[in-house]
Amino acid sequence: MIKVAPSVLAADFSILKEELVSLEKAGADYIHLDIMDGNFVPNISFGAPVIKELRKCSKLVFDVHLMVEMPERYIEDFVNAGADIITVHVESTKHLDRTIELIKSYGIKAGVTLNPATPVESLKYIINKVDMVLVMSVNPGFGGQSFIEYSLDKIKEIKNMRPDVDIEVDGGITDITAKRVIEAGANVLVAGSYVFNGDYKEKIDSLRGGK
Ligand SMILES: O=C(CO)[C@H](O)[C@H](O)COP(=O)(O)O
Ligand SMILES: [Fe+2]
Repeated sequence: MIKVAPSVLAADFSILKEELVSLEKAGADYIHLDIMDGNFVPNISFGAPVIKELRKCSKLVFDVHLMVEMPERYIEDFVNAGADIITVHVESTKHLDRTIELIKSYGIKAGVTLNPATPVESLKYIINKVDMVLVMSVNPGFGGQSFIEYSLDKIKEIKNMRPDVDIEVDGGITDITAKRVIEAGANVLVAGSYVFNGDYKEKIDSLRGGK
């Protein structure tokens, strides 16, 4: 089953609650929430208080992608705000195992993610502890960038390493790249600019292959 996770980074921030309701009606599975600290990535987005407000109006799975230095400092805040999945970058913490254990201790799902140039080998000892691996197919920090081709090799390597782990892909996903990442082994698709530029239902359906 392919899951679609629209990234609200491309939504109209002045009507975020309405956007979530529309996405739920259009068949989204998750809502992908990009948290940027202006340090780990060269951009600032929003924080836990925004998620807490959105939680009041949506039953969708809240998929929180932390692009922040030392994410262990904020896990509790995002759990309290209503996160269902929290994903941290291997490059963002000296204590990845401890951070993954911390996320799991709250009874929610833990994900781990890699910047494009970070090799899959860095997952060797952590992959059996996580629920999801997020493959960044653009350099994190901004929406609307082009898909990096070698991400396909990384997806295949992760699939070989642990066939049952959820593999999410984030960055430059369109109907065309979606088909390719699914063939490579991905089952969760993040899409920002593609979904928000047009009819949400048509766009979400097209990511699943037009069904
Ligand atoms: O994590 C992200 C950027 O760092 C976003 O989730 C991603 O870029 C989505 O945007 P688009 O689908 O437009 O590429
Ligand atoms: Fe993201």
